Amino acid sequence: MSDSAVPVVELHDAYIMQDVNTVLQKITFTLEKGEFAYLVGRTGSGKSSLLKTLYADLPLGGGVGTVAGFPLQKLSSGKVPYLRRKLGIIFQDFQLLFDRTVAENLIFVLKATGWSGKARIQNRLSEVLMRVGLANSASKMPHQLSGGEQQRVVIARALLNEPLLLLADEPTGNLDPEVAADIMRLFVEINNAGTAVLMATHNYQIIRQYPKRVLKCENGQLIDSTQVSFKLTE
Ligand SMILES: Nc1ncnc2c1ncn2[C@@H]1O[C@H](COP(=O)(O)OP(=O)(O)OP(=O)(O)O)[C@@H](O)[C@H]1O
Repeated sequence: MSDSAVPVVELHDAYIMQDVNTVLQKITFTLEKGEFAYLVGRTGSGKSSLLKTLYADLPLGGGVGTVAGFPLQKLSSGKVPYLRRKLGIIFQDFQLLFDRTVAENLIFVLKATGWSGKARIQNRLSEVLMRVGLANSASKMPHQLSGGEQQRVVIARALLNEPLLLLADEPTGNLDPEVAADIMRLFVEINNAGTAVLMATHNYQIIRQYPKRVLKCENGQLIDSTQVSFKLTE
């Protein structure tokens, strides 16, 4: 099988755990290269725990899982940074460093992930800022940007290493509806360019506006809109 045919995420009978507590059990799903899926479910149903398991912040409790070619059930801590370099991770609370400029925020990540050479770094910086529509904001401090612009910087940061997969946890959570729709359009653009996206959200308006595959955490299970039809309610 060629690399491009290998799914980005493959879970089989996987257990998602918080300590000794099982959050989701026997979940099986595949996310193909370049696919987009929403992850929904009530508060506390396990969306964040599932995303954390996919980026190896939580250990896989049982079953088998592969993300970007890395087997989760036998991932040593030394391999975790290599897995994370294949992923773009976006949280609801922006987690920008507020004591430095947009450019410095991005350069910090580039250097931490092994980039060197002033010109290479500068080029990559310009590329990602252009991509998220912030070409003129490199020298601004985060507090000089709106919430939506800050979220764009977070997305630019997640794109630095050309991830195979974007994992986003409530990326539109704190934004007003128009700004949320702008951010969603940006995700769609990124996805159209070939990056797979798994996006946890409570924003059903966005899902109705941009209908795509939906995975729902419910009663400890994961249900998949491509296999079972269900209503978009919490
Ligand atoms: N750090 C933690 N330690 C122990 N239990 C946790 C921790 N974080 C979450 N949990 C528990 O795990 C379960 C799943 O929580 P999780 O945060 O994955 O849900 P969620 O669907 O993402 O919720 P929300 O929509 O509110 O973000 C809940 O019962 C929660 O209380």
